[in-house]
Amino acid sequence: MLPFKRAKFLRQAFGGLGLYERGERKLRGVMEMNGEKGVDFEENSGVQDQAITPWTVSVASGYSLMRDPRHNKGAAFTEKERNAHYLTGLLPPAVFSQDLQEKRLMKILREYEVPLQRYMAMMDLQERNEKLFYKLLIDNVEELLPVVYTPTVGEACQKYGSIFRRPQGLYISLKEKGRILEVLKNWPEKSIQVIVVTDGERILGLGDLGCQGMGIPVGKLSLYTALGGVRPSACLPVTIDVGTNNQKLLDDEFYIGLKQKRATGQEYYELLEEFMSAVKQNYGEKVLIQFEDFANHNAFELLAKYRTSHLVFNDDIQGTASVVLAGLVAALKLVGGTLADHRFLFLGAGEAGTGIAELIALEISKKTNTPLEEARKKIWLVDSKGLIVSSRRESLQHFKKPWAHEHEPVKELLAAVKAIKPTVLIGTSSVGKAFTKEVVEAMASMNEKPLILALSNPTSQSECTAEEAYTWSEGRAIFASGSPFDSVEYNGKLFVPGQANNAYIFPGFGLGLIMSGTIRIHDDLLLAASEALAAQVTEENYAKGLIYPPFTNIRKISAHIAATVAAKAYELGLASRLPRPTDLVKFAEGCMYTPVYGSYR
Ligand SMILES: NC(=O)C1=CN([C@@H]2O[C@H](COP(=O)(O)OP(=O)(O)OC[C@H]3O[C@@H](n4cnc5c(N)ncnc54)[C@H](OP(=O)(O)O)[C@@H]3O)[C@@H](O)[C@H]2O)C=CC1
Ligand SMILES: CC(=O)C(=O)O
Ligand SMILES: [Mg+2]
Repeated sequence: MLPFKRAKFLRQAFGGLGLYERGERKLRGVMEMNGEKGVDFEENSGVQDQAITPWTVSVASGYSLMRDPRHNKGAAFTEKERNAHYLTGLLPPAVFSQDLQEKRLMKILREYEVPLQRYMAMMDLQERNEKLFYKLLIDNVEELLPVVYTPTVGEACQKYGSIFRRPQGLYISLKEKGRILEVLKNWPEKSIQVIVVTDGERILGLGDLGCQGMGIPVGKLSLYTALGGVRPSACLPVTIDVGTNNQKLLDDEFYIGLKQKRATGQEYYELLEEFMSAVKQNYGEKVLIQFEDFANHNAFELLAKYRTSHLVFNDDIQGTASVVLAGLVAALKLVGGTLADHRFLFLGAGEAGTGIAELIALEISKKTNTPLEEARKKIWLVDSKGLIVSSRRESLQHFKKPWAHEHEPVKELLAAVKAIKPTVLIGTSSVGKAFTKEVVEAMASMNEKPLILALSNPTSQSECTAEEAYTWSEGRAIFASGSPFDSVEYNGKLFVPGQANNAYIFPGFGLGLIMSGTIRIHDDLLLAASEALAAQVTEENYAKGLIYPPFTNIRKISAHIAATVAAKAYELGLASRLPRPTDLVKFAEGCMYTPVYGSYR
């Protein structure tokens, strides 16, 4: 790398432009500097929050340029670029367009029969040629989402120690206590806008995977970029390693994390506190911290503790709630009535279950002008000990207490379905196959169109499959699941299941927060995101029984979610980026990163 200063040029190019203007103008392309040749180290687009510091800009050429994933174009370097940047001879003679590179890679990916091989090929690509990775992901989102995200990312985390190649993300372990700020400074990017952090204790529905949970922040952040248009260099995946209670991992010689039981209590909270303070100190007030896949005994407490001091968001509690509420609101078109006319039963009363329940209750309460406590009475939850009822109140975890309604104890889900007579059944239990034939049949016997959401991930943990839901309900169920299922043919009719996954929400939600400079998250922002997502379901989608729009349109959907969330943030006085752009959808679209190669002169 040859560092050199470009202060004069950059001042000419950017001088005097406010941040807001810069977002709208969408800077991209090549920079030519007084006859010097150099690669544009400014990523093309994405929301930028901080001023560019010209004297840190450096230029790579030749071999190191090809080894730099952010700027490598591989076979797409033109003859001129190869000559100008000392690449001649380092590449085979053929010059490929980005489209041809994409075609070639998709062909190779499709030849792999094992999903994990596709995952590894995608991770290799991300490490080799970032723009091509995002182009593949954006152009083939329905096909590749299950590869870089659920279900395959679950298997990848389980086997992370064995498939581990180049490390991704930042690892902060108990060993770094007292010097987390120093560790953050080791990360090469300085202008971070989103951090997804896990401690690996509840990875999807697969339990404690310790340090190997890193696959989740990495995967979620690739969706922030591909689906929400947040530039890759602004994304920081973090895994906090406080040990693991997974004996299999502790006994595994290839385990990549600390080989000790999980730290708890004060030791745990002190490390998290140091991390949260260091993040704020290093990246400022407006960096978005997304908690992901923490176990519920920490998740609720961390959210409550930091929601007033940091821009924090728990995806499993809040993002999931927002996506499910959107699906329910959309489903009303198919099943009729208002939300308040329905009765909801959950299997699973943890982060996802109680998070969704609370947002549904809030929406009902707002729409019907009834107290929240009244609205909650329409919602029932079953945990591993049975229906949550008032006689269990004393022994319940705090997040379950609001759901302890008057009812006699009920042990089993089937009995609960028969007793509560729900119109909507939601699975957030991580227990695969928990929606048995009897349960689905009971739902179908009570409802013309039973609404069944099997949200647990990955596919192995789904409460039922799409095929089971449609067959056992004789084709009457409206079904969506956390991990994707193929379409099902039943009685000569094709049923297309939807995917109820927080991936619909967090990328657009995050973009909305970043582009408006929102400083704190309010529940109304989650409701706004739900509303925006529900509004994106078209008549054509409804005709297929879908309650979510297809992921193919996700960037457009994310721009709408971002705009609606930002509008609400401005309305609530939570947005700090002024003046407010007039057309927020256009502004959101203009802020989005696109993986187009720049031309290097
Ligand atoms: N589709 C999506 O977008 C999302 C899906 N999820 C999925 O939801 C699942 C749950 O996540 P989360 O809520 O965070 O996990 P939690 O651990 O917080 O909650 C799990 C809940 O399931 C209950 N449960 C466990 N076993 C049984 C059983 N045999 N019968 C009845 N209830 C049982 C637990 O009961 P108890 O409290 O008694 O232990 C607990 O209430 C995961 O699989 C996750 O992947 C999560 C977030 C988003
Ligand atoms: C989707 C997700 O966040 C989960 O399953 O945990
Ligand atoms: Mg999660």
